[in-house]
Parts: sequence; C-alpha cells; structure tokens
Amino acid sequence: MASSPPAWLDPLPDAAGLRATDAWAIGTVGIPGIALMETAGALLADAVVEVAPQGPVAIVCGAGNNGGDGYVVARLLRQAGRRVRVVSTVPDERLKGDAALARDAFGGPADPWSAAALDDAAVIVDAILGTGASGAPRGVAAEAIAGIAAAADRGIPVVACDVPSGVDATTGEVAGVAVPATATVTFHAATSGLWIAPGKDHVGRLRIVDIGIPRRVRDLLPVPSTGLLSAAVVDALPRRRTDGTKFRSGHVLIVGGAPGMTGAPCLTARGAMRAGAGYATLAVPAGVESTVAARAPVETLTLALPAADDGAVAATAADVVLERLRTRRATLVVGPGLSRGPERDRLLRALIAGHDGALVVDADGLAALAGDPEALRARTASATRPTVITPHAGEMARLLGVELEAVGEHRLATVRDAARRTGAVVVLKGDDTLIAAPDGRVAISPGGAPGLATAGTGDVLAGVVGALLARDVEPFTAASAAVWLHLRAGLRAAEQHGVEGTVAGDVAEAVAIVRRDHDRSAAVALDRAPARDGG
Ligand SMILES: NC(=O)C1=CN([C@@H]2O[C@H](COP(=O)(O)OP(=O)(O)OC[C@H]3O[C@@H](n4cnc5c(N)ncnc54)[C@H](OP(=O)(O)O)[C@@H]3O)[C@@H](O)[C@H]2O)[C@@H](O)CC1
Ligand SMILES: Nc1ncnc2c1ncn2[C@@H]1O[C@H](COP(=O)(O)OP(=O)(O)O)[C@@H](O)[C@H]1O
Ligand SMILES: [K+]
Repeated sequence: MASSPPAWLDPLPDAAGLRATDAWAIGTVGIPGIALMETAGALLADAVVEVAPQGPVAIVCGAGNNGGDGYVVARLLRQAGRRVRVVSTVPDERLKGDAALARDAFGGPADPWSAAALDDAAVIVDAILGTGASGAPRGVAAEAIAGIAAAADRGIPVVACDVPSGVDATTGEVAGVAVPATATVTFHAATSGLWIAPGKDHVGRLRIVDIGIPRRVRDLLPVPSTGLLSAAVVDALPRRRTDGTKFRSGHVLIVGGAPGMTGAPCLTARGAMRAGAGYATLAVPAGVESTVAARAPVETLTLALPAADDGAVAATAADVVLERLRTRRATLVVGPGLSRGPERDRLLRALIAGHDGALVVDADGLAALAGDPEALRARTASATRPTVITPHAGEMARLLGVELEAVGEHRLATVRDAARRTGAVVVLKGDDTLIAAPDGRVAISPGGAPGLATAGTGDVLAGVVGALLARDVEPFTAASAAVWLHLRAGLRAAEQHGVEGTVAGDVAEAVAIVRRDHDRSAAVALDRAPARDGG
C-alpha cells in the first residue's frame, strides 16, 4: 500500500501484521508476553461473564498462545468461583513459552478433548486456533471445532478468543469447519478476516480490546493493504459551489434498458442525481424510450438508441453514444437492464475502446466481458480513463470464468485478482462489499444492511459511483464513498420503511439524506473547531 493511506480507511492488519505488532510490543517496548496474555485473558473472562453470568464454563485450548489465553481465563473464572472444565486438543507437553506459563499458573494439565466436556456447559470458550493458524483445521483441532459447532447448534453460547477457530484471520476464508461464535473478543486490533464473509458470519458480536500495546505501533509497522471504510470518506468528496453549473455538478450517461427491463436504468439515474450529478441522460433502445421517459426522474433526458432484433440495444448504438459523448463530456455507466447477447458483447467492446472518459460497467455490461476481464486493460492502462466495475458474486464468477462457490469462498483473493486483471477499481458487492484497487489496496464495507437485499439496489449503486466519477473523484475514493453512502442509505431507508419494506427507490432517495446529514455534521464540527491564530 502507498506509504500514506487515505485518512478514511481504518487500517486492518493481517495475521502476520498482528503477530509483528505483538513481537514489537514484546521485543522493542519490553512488555513481557505473559503480561499481554494475562490482560487478554482477563478481558476475555469479562466477556464470558457477560455472555453467561453463571453456570459451568467449558474452555477448549489449542497448542499455541491462543490456548494460553484460554488457561488464563480458566484460572480467573475458577478464582471467581465458577465451575470450569478445561480440555486441550494437544498433549500437554506440546505447550511452550507463555502458553506453558499460563497452564502452570492455572495449576496443571487439561483433560484431553472430549465432546462430553461441553455437555453441561452454560458457555464455551474457543481458544483453539488464533492468528497462528494456517490452512484447514487438522486432527483433534478440527474434531473439537466440529464439537463446538454442534454444541452451538444446541443453543450453548460460544465466546471466541481473538478469532473464531477455523476462520482465516486475514482473508475470512473457512477452509474446513469453523466455530460459530456468539461473541469474539479480539486483541489490540481486528484483522481483516473478521470483516469478510464467510468468516464475518462466524464472529458474532465483535469486541476489540486494548491489551496495552502502545498505539504508536501503527506508525512504525508497514501499513496494511486492507482497511475498513469510515464516514470520513465523504469528506473527500467535492461540494457544489455557488458559481457552479449543472455540467460542473457532473453529467452521467447511462446505457441500458431493454423490453421488460426499463426500471433498472431509471434507478441508476435516480441514484446518480441523488448523489449529486447535475445532469443525467438515459440512452435506451428506441422501442422503450417512451416507457423509460415516463418512469425516469423528470429531471433526466433520454436518448433513443438503435435496437437489435430482440428490442435491446444494437451494437451500432455505440456510434450514437460515442457521438453524444464527444459533444457532451460525461461519465458512462453501462449495463443496468441492458440484457445479454452478442450484440451487447460488441457494443461493450466498442464503448470500451471509444470512450475517453470515466466508465462504470455493471450488471449485463459485465456479462458482455464474460471470461475476458483483460478486455478492460487497454483502456485502464491510461490514467485519464478511470474505470470502476461493480459485480455481485454471480457477475464476478462469469467475468473471471470461475465457479460461483469459488467467489464466495475466496472473496478477498477474488476481488484483488479481478482488479489486477482488469486494471479497474472493482466493487465486489454483497453483505460485506469489497472495493479493490489494481495496486492491491482493498477497502472493506462491513455491511449489516439487509434492507439492501432487494432488486434494483445495485442499479442505484452504479448511479452513485457514476455521479462521483463525474465530479472527477479519483476512482478508488469514488467507489468507496459510493459504497459507504449506499450502505448508510440502506440503513436509513430501513429506519423509515422497515427492513422488509425497503425498495431500491427508497435507497436512492436516502443517499441524498445521508449525504446531507454528513455534510451538516461536518459543518457543525468546523464551527466548533478552535479559532486559528489571528482568527
Ligand atoms: N504473541 C503474543 O504475545 C500474544 C498472543 N496472543 C494470543 O496468541 C495467539 C497467537 O498464538 P500463536 O502464534 O501461538 O498461534 P495459535 O493461533 O495459538 O496457534 C498455533 C498452533 O496451532 C497449530 N495449528 C496451526 N494451524 C493449525 C491447523 N490448521 N490445524 C490444527 N492446528 C494448527 C500449530 O501447531 P502446528 O500444527 O504448526 O505444529 C500451533 O501450535 C493470538 O491469536 C492470541 O490469542 C495474546 O495472548 C496476546 C499476546
Ligand atoms: N445480504 C445481501 N445480499 C445481497 N446484496 C446485499 C446484501 N446486503 C447488501 N447488499 C447490497 O445490495 C446491492 C445489490 O446489488 P445487486 O446484487 O446488483 O442487485 P440488483 O442487480 O437487483 O440491483 C449491492 O450493493 C449489495 O452490496
Ligand atoms: K480462537
């Protein structure tokens, strides 16, 4: 990652980064490892008590320091009068260093793993694998993880130590079995894998606790290549000026629509205009132009394009679109409701080759590039042609020519691969949305807005991205800000209409409200800032 990451990305270390942080605290600052482990164990014990204030506690420990944390919890809870049963996935003699010290302080070896140890537990502590795990859980560790999952199915809550065992702390991948935690207590900083599906869905309530590692470590170690999106991304966006014009506010030209699919491009136009575009043009097949004009926001223009035999846009429409773009600079958004077929494949290639400005490819536009992500390289090689693509998992699978399951299982690797191969900024949509730049940086949007899981919200997002690119916002920032505004709009729309009642149009409207509220609170913060020298 570049040496100064954007201020709006909260760095998320990978497992190696977190281990380096621990090593720095121990080796350079001189904090004994066992002291860190004691603090970690004490904070974990607090969480266990919150989850289950009484009743027996079953603690399952692994071979490494994650297991060591488990022995600290065991000692502290036993001292507090709880009935504690500790089982280990490895023979006692495997324990070394701090983990062995913690075991000794607890007062001796644990019993070997047995599923029966969980039977009467009021709560289970998963201290099997942490940031030192690699690959799918093996042997007794795998057996114990499966046993904990079965107990969780029976309703026993599970508190995970640092990371749910079986979840890759860096990628969020689950190669075999993984613990479904009720809560996860993670130390110093949450790693990227805790935010990415499917691992994210095993974390439960996430608590990040301070174990006494000085914060300045952030400035000393390499900056992680992944980060969590923060509200500050909106501060990076330009605002309309009093001397602005509708064209300076940004022009978005949307190519899409087909018989039976007239709503999609209209939603894209709505998203674009509510995100600040001053001007939007809907370029649609001639046969549906009047329908689209009737359904689109009244502020938008339409442009009739030549249609193919199926009524959808013909390949020759590229000339009409490119001619319009020559006379009126715009960000091109291609794909919403476009429909698929060879005509669209040729259309896409002509637009990619001929359009010199910013481009967003979404939905059926991506289907036209199936198995050929490199088709975008010729244009992305030039910095003057910012390109953002916005696939969901199915569109991503088609684009890269891989199985849908593979995208779901390897979201971080897949989005990075797509960005590298296309040279574009790639938005892999889902509950967690990942935004990758070709240089390897990834911004993670944590999701948690199920109201967005409804038809047409992706079309709205494409319009928001288009509007921000049309204001000359750098593409990684534009895509990230669009995803942030869209997520918040999904939450906002659900406040008003309920999660079940939210529709895509509500989300487009809410984009404007979310932006307004953000800008207002930013203005208030400025008003409250201390006066500068002489002011
Ligand atoms: N450092 C510090 O100061 C602090 C660290 N802290 C804590 O330490 C944790 C990191 O500890 P760690 O580095 O010891 O690694 P950890 O995750 O316990 O597991 C390694 C063991 O698991 C094994 N193993 C690996 N993969 C496996 C697999 N797929 N399937 C089965 N087994 C597998 C591997 O054995 P192997 O198979 O390689 O012989 C190895 O023995 C961190 O998450 C936090 O909880 C806190 O106390 C705060 C201070
Ligand atoms: N649980 C979820 N499942 C699917 N999409 C979700 C979910 N939560 C939020 N979203 C968001 O909703 C949007 C759906 O887009 P997309 O799948 O393209 O739908 P459409 O093509 O109908 O507009 C994306 O921005 C995605 O990130
Ligand atoms: K764990």
